[in-house]
Amino acid sequence: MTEESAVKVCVRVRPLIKREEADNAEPVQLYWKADKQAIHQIDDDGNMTKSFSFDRVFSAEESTNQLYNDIAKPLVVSTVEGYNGTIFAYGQTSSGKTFTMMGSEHTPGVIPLAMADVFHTIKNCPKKEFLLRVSYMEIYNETVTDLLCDSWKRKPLEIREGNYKNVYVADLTEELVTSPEQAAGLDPQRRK
Ligand SMILES: Nc1ncnc2c1ncn2[C@@H]1O[C@H](COP(=O)(O)OP(=O)(O)OP(=O)(O)O)[C@@H](O)[C@H]1O
Repeated sequence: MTEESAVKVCVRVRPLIKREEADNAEPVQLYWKADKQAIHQIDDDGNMTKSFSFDRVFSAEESTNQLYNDIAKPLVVSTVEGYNGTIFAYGQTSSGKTFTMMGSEHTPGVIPLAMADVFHTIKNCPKKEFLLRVSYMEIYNETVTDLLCDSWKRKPLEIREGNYKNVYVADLTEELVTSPEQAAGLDPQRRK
């Protein structure tokens, strides 16, 4: 029996954005090709020279909703059952982290979709009691900053280890939330 890994690594390919299309008026020669589980390096003659495998590769045509349903929703559902879970986006500047995680009003990202699902799941479990707290922090140049704190009060926060080997950010604001709208209202981008 094969055991599923606790960590999944997925890649999302994004389309060229306007700025890049303008930079490349000539047709672009692609040196890579993707399928659902790998990105292949291609040489000048079109031969595959190297392949990099992932749990899933999302093409530029696949929506944030598809991505959410495939990889994030199962994790969100299991957190409501009491398991710990983390979803994070990693990539160079302009690669699409904010687009994927926060999204926009018309194409919500993984975070608002997850919030909606958490509240929906809670509504369907009337016999259990839940307590939801939201924090937003930024890690930039190895400094942790509390994004729910007024900017004039912000100071670098410390990462500490608790008595039970749990790691936490000391003094990070945690806001209690009771509705998806209230949680969405805490989004630091909206509060700017
Ligand atoms: N899958 C996608 N489909 C269409 N447009 C996208 C996609 N992903 C990103 N974009 C667009 O690409 C641009 C850069 O994306 P985004 O701001 O999310 O990058 P980022 O990784 O958060 O960058 P930074 O680290 O600089 O904040 C934005 O204009 C965004 O709308």
